[in-house]
Amino acid sequence: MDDSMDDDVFEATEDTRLRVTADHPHSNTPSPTGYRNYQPPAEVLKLCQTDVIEAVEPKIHKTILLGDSGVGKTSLLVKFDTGKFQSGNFSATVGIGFSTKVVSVDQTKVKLQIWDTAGQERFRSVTHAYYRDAHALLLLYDVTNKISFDNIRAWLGEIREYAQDDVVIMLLGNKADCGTDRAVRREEGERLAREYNVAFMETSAKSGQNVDLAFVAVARELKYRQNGQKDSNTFSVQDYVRQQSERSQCPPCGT
Ligand SMILES: Nc1nc2c(ncn2[C@@H]2O[C@H](COP(=O)(O)OP(=O)(O)OP(=O)(O)O)[C@@H](O)[C@H]2O)c(=O)[nH]1
Repeated sequence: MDDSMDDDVFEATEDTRLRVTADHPHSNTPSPTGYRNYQPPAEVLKLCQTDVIEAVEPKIHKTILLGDSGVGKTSLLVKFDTGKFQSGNFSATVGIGFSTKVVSVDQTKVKLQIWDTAGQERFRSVTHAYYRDAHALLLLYDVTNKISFDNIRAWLGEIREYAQDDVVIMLLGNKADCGTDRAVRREEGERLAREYNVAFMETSAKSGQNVDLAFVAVARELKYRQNGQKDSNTFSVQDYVRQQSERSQCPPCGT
């Protein structure tokens, strides 16, 4: 896995400052300074309170990247996280790691905890354990690798077995930049997605095509679900993805 993710993988999930302020908001216990009724200056307290609000408020949405080894899961996440694409030697992910990103959706913050899994078969039993509490799954195949596309049905079978019924699923045909090496047509991806009633788009971690859109669309769907609008007609991730992809493909009218 890419080195740039190492810090995130071992990121502390609990803010110790938060624990201290929440347990003892105005306690009379001696402070480390030795003053019994010590109170931090008002501006410091204010800063801590802002910290508490920000740390508590956004719900964390667990999002997992899945798909065969080499389809570009790590590359997609690194591109989204850092804006960079590292070509060259492919080193397969070992185990699992995560990165946290906050996405703005209509002025609200949606916090995604994005897990990058190892695609290799030998790690499958490890990654299954993570499906259960996932809110969203980004399922990738490689448009230059027909086998990775054929395996999508098996992946969807595993998802049905191990994930929650209402998990948000997005199918991504990655490496869309590889024009001449393409082995899976866009229409095939669209057809499969329609069959399983999941959102679909083609992406490229190399060129950046649709990388932000994939995560933003998932964040949008999760936000609407969190607000209890799941069954209303206000938002459909499939329609949103279709509209946004069409907008990015069409040249401006009249040109
Ligand atoms: N041309 C092109 N190459 C890509 C793209 N995404 C990934 N690659 C390359 O494909 C190879 C595999 O990418 P990874 O991101 O490591 O694949 P992975 O799915 O994380 O693989 P595992 O960790 O084994 O599950 C690397 O050499 C990447 O540089 C893309 O969009 N376009």
